[in-house]
Amino acid sequence: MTRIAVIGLGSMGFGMARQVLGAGHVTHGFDINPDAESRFRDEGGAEGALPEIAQTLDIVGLVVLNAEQTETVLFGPDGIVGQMRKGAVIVASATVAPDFAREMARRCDEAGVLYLDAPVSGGVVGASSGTLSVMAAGRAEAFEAARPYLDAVAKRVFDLGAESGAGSAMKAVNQLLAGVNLAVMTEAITFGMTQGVSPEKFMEIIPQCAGTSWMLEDRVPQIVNGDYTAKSMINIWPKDLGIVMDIARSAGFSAPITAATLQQFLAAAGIGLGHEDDAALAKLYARNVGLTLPGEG
Ligand SMILES: NC(=O)C1=CN([C@@H]2O[C@H](COP(=O)(O)OP(=O)(O)OC[C@H]3O[C@@H](n4cnc5c(N)ncnc54)[C@H](O)[C@@H]3O)[C@@H](O)[C@H]2O)C=CC1
Ligand SMILES: O=C(O)C(=O)[C@@H](O)CO
Repeated sequence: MTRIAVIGLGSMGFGMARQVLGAGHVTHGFDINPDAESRFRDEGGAEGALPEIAQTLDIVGLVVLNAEQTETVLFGPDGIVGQMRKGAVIVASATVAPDFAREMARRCDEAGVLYLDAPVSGGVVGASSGTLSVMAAGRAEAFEAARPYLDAVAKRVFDLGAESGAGSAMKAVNQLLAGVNLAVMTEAITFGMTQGVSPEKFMEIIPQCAGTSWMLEDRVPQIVNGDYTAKSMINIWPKDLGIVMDIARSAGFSAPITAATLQQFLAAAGIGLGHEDDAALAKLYARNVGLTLPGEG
């Protein structure tokens, strides 16, 4: 039986951990938020504190928010890498810069622990149904060791080669598209309101037309229902589009549409929307022109 820990039981990690548990593996769930940990144990998650069980683990799935949290979990004062057995694998799924992924892989390698650079796409719906797309890169042994976990969380695993960083580069390409599509959806839905097109009509008609996108269809219901409980926070986007802009700059690549999108997310975070669902970007547009969105006022 494979012994797996999922670290980071937030919007994505909780659903992924449930899928791993549902696939029949001994599954531990860890988070700095004790409520998330006890919720997972209530669902059948295995008992045991991390330092005591680290040596028993075959796979650690890492679904924290960013590079800083990833590094803390792996190499911080209680870093897990130093406690794992040789040949066990880290599957690192936070969206991070390619250089950072390469560096984590190198340090894991030095410690004799395998590392898979494995960012994910498919949103909370994909995480909670085991249908994520994983953009993975790492040594063949890392893919092989990670297989039971990948089978549980993903519908598709794309093998981007032996060198970590290639998965994160692919994810940056996806985030450019996802961020721009999301922002332009909020621009279009609020523009429509100024022309007498209700959010309900937008949701009914645009998904059947050429202007649709996965992000549009996934996020429009939040606006129509006026429910901005975070499944993917506004605050994720300055991070992700910041990664895109940083690596574009170092490639001498001009990305004007991404740059404008990043400014919109920064402005939304600046007016206090950072912890709301990213569909709340519509509120920025609405406030600028005095529109009332569903569920407001
Ligand atoms: N939310 C989404 O739709 C998607 C998110 N992503 C990416 O996946 C990653 C996770 O995203 P979310 O789940 O939305 O973020 P989140 O903020 O909801 O979850 C992160 C979790 O990690 C926990 N955490 C932080 N530091 C920790 C530590 N030292 N030890 C244990 N737990 C710790 C937090 O308490 C939190 O529960 C991010 O990199 C994000 O960019 C990728 C695809 C979709
Ligand atoms: O699923 C993805 O890909 C995403 O990054 C979004 O859902 C935003 O976090």
